[in-house]
Amino acid sequence: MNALFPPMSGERDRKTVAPGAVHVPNWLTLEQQSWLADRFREWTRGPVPLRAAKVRGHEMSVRTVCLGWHWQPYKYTRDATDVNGARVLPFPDWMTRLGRGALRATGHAAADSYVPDTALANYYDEAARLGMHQDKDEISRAPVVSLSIGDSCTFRFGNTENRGKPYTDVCLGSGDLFVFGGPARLAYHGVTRVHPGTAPEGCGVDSGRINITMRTTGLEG
Ligand SMILES: O=C(O)CCC(=O)C(=O)O
Ligand SMILES: [Fe+2]
Repeated sequence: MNALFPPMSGERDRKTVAPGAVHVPNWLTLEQQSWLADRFREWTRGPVPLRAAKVRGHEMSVRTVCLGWHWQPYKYTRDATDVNGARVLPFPDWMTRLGRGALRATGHAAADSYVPDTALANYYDEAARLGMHQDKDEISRAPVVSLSIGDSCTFRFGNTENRGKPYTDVCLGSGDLFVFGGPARLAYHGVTRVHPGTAPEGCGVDSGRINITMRTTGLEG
């Protein structure tokens, strides 16, 4: 790339990992990252605390706090009935705007009519992993928008058939955007490892990794 003509904002190197799945490195500025990290810490103060969801009796190593709708394995509820029964915080308007911007940046259609209504905010310490899974507890098949802050990780993005190959390993760094929709919406994906000590100065996270995914549940009420 010619150093005189770096990419202008909005056209930074974006990479299509699979049809419908796009990675945009450094989409968020450091200031935006640290602001989001502050919001994340606010959300963890309640009314529903950060918790490790239990899947078939086993606690996940990733800990999650939700907005809009509370995700528990296989369903969404308004109240965190598997934690303390409290209603989750509302889904903020600024996050809808952020989600629409993310769809525009990744060339997804109908960005301006995107209406995400839940966000899962995950925290990974250096030992946390997330097994290969599909995001399919939503009725809607609108795209999933994912934002990462803090330590980088190896994100494995696979196929829609099974947990195995073919898949692509992507390094998701602080500030990166990843969107999957359309033919990639039900692709299996997971986090195989977090890379300690890689969070950039000023991102608002000293150690570990925050990941925020927004989705449209398709639920009413
Ligand atoms: O942490 C990530 O990058 C992915 C999170 C994820 O797949 C999920 O929350 O369903
Ligand atoms: Fe997921």
